[in-house]
Amino acid sequence: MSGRLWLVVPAAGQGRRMGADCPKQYLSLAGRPVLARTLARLHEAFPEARLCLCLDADDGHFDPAWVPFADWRRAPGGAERVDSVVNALEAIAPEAGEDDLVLVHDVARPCVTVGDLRRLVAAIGDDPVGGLLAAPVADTMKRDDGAGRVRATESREGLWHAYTPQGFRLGLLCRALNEALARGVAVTDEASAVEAVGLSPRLVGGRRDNLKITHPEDLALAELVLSAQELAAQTSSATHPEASPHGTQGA
Ligand SMILES: Nc1ccn([C@@H]2O[C@H](COP(=O)(O)OP(=O)(O)OP(=O)(O)O)[C@@H](O)[C@H]2O)c(=O)n1
Ligand SMILES: C[C@](O)(CO)[C@H](O)COP(=O)(O)O
Repeated sequence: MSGRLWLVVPAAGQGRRMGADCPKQYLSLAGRPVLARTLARLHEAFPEARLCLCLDADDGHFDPAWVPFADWRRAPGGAERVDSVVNALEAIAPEAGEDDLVLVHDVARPCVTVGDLRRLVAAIGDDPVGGLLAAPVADTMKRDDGAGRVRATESREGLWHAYTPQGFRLGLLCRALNEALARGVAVTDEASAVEAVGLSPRLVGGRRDNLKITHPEDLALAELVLSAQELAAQTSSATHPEASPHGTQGA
């Protein structure tokens, strides 16, 4: 992989769907804030990466002690997630090169594994477009009629859940975001902006436990996921002593 690796972590959301008394990235997850856990996973995978953390200008919860990276900076959050990401890219642009790889990862996804993170970079590191962690849809998909009833069953053939990180070269990502936003494209993730300029990001199969903490029940689910991942890592290191606790494939 040519160029440097940058991590952009949008963490300026308010967590409205969570309905907690603080933004969800500051809720306790197995004894540590969600934000601290997410940054710890990213640091375990990429300790030398440079981090840009998008934080709400009025964020009264953030503690720099939760950032394990030596080289990090913050950028102001924007009205929407995409605006926070644009602010982060503007913040790193003076120090970064057009060819540097930028991984954008939701702070609300603390269960992403080191194995998936490293496989994503291995898969897209030399890809001319870039790509994202994703998983094929396994449930039947229904479209509603607007009144709480089924209007149609949609084919799930070729449908994927888009996760994060999503990784693209800085120059391409900046151009795609600027063009997509100028055209009024609904940019819900970085890949949608890249698609809007006619390119096809690579889908990199990832673990389905890379959940985004969004609704109240997701916090307990994330705790269970982390426990299961820890148990699997301990079992793996017991049977394969050379395996590191979290660096093993898929864990
Ligand atoms: N203006 C925003 C909105 C969201 N995010 C971040 O983007 C990620 C995904 O967004 P989402 O899950 O929607 O988080 P919230 O916007 O906080 O949730 P809600 O929509 O329920 O308020 C989160 O890590 C969130 O912190 C951000 O940095 N800036
Ligand atoms: C970026 C993302 O996590 C990919 O699935 C998702 O689009 C974020 O959506 P949200 O409504 O901003 O949480």
